[in-house]
Amino acid sequence: MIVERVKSGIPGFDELVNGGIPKRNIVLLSGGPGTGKTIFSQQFLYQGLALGEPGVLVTLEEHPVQVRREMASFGWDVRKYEEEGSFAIVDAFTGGIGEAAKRERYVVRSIDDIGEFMDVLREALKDTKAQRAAIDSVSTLYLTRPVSARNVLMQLKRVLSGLGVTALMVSQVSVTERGFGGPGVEHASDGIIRLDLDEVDGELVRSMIVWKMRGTKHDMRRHPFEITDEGIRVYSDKVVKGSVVRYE
Ligand SMILES: Nc1ncnc2c1ncn2[C@@H]1O[C@H](COP(=O)(O)OP(=O)(O)OP(=O)(O)O)[C@@H](O)[C@H]1O
Repeated sequence: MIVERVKSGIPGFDELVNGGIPKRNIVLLSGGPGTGKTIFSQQFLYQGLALGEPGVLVTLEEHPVQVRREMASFGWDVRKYEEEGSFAIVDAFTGGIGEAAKRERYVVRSIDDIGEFMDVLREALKDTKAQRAAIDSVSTLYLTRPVSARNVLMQLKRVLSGLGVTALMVSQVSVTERGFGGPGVEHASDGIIRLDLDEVDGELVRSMIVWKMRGTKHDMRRHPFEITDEGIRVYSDKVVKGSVVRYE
């Protein structure tokens, strides 16, 4: 059977997943602070827009105004797509408080009300006819109630993959944590991409590994990547072994 795939458009990444993320997969994008999760998910959405695939970004940790500014700093100006209706930001950050929040079209007033969250998300996905989505971060949704993590992820999965959307769930882990965000979400997700930042000889080195990806074979090695003014570039032809980057 031919696997329908979504091309991330992130240079070097699609090679790691045999050409793209299988359609409708809900993928955990996991990593410690500053590892590049937000930039990866924004780039994934913007590349989709450039390919004519609408998208929705749910922001729980940053103001929507800040998100647009940050994306524009990489040359990913989403305003045009918002105006034509193929891109939407769901504001789950401001709680509807403040002047800028009043101008947002999709606002979640309380993230403790998961029913409201799903309703606003569903509306944005339907309005844009989204094919891609990113939730940044899904951890924020269950921070105060870790026991409901799996339930929240399963509800998200039903809404997103029910509408044919391929999605990245940003999952925050602490610097020393080996896992990806807890057993509930790790097993419920269709894929796990782990981003890392390690100090090697006094220098921070970025690397990523695809830990799991349902529906496809995938690369099993750790690869270095860079963040530049153009976003993320993955070096699929280089591997990190121990703490050393090797050229193949
Ligand atoms: N233009 C740029 N060039 C190079 N590196 C950059 C650039 N802009 C941001 N960065 C790097 O990206 C990092 C932030 O990445 P990002 O916000 O995606 O991290 P994150 O994994 O989402 O972190 P957190 O979980 O703390 O929000 C910065 O700490 C910086 O190292």
